[in-house]
Amino acid sequence: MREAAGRWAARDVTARRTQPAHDLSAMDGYAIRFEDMPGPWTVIGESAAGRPYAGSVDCGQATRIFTGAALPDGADTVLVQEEAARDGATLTLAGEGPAHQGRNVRRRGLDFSEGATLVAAGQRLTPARIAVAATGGHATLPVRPAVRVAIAATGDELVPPGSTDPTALPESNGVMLAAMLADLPVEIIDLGILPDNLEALREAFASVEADLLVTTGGASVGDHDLVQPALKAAGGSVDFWRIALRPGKPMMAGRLGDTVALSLPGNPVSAFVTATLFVRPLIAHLAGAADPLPKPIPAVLGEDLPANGPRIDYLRAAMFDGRVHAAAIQDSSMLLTLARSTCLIIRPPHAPAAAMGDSAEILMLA
Ligand SMILES: Nc1nc2c(c(=O)[nH]1)N[C@H]1C(S)=C(S)[C@@H](COP(=O)(O)OP(=O)(O)OC[C@H]3O[C@@H](n4cnc5c(N)ncnc54)[C@H](O)[C@@H]3O)O[C@H]1N2
Ligand code: MOO
Repeated sequence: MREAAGRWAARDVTARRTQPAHDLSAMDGYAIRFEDMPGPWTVIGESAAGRPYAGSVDCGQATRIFTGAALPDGADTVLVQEEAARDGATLTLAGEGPAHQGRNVRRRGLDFSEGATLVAAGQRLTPARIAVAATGGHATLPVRPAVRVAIAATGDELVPPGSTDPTALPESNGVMLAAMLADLPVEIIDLGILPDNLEALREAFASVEADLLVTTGGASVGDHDLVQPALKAAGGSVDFWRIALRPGKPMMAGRLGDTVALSLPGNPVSAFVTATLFVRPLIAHLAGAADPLPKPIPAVLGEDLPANGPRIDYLRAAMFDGRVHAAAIQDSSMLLTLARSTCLIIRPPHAPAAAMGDSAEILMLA
């Protein structure tokens, strides 16, 4: 169960027991019969959590009881100790007492009954769902295997992080993607930096053993954009290339044997947005999610926005003072702008100009 966090239930998880299994006290006090109100009572024993009272409570009798303890047979109500006075075995009311029968009692089955669906197939195994499954009598949870994701950066200009060489560019998409998938059930296969060379790319792709191959860079139309030709040369095929999305237009999806190939643009912000919209949902789908897509939520615009063109646009923005504020420059190379953003404002294709105070859909960023 400790390895189930963040995965998705592969089957329905049903309760193997009823919770609570008995009527339990919700408070520290005395178990009584409500019809005996307003007392007095004779205290005949004690019921503690894990150590129930063996006998039963008759007319005029009470037991000491503690939170989580089973209500003795015959008792139906708990008088809290703050409203009780005790003198030896004699108990008297020292306050208003319980207002109704069953007060301060958690009835058997209050939370759930045996056979109830605790987690439905395809639901995320959140902390609370893991806990409810444990309470329901489970020690393991059904999940799919981790998704094997091979990640490759492409580009002759790239060097591993750490370099300040003015003739090179630190490779950042690999660490960004790994961080974006850190909360998902993945096994990452790091293919590092691949050169802008058809044969080198073909060879690297042909030997990939993964459920998903994610590349960045080399996705567009330049002479050195070789990911698509290399995928085909390796025996793969293209499902779609270029989409009406900004940033992220040159994204490609294809197949290589049993591996799904997603070729993301090299611009870091384009890679981020396409990973948000395609890579993460696809991994969630492969991991068994019933509902893998990101969930836009409404927000109030902090500034006017111009009309949008034909591509759906995801504007880097920050949420403060209860409103969303788009960054002034929306260039898909600008990582510091992305790093300062807390959400993306979604501008549908051909959206008309929007005014400050209008509502817009956003995606919150983790
Ligand atoms: N004539 C056209 N040119 C371009 C078009 C187009 O439609 N016609 N599309 C533009 C769009 S939109 C994008 S986005 C870019 C992305 O194209 P590529 O996927 O081929 O990306 P690259 O050229 O390889 O790289 C773009 C940019 O990003 C830097 N980069 C690449 N990989 C990394 C990495 N792993 N870490 C950090 N930075 C990276 C790279 O150095 C470039 O500066 O194409 C437009 N061009
Ligand atoms: O769509 Mo590109 O992704 O403009 O940056």
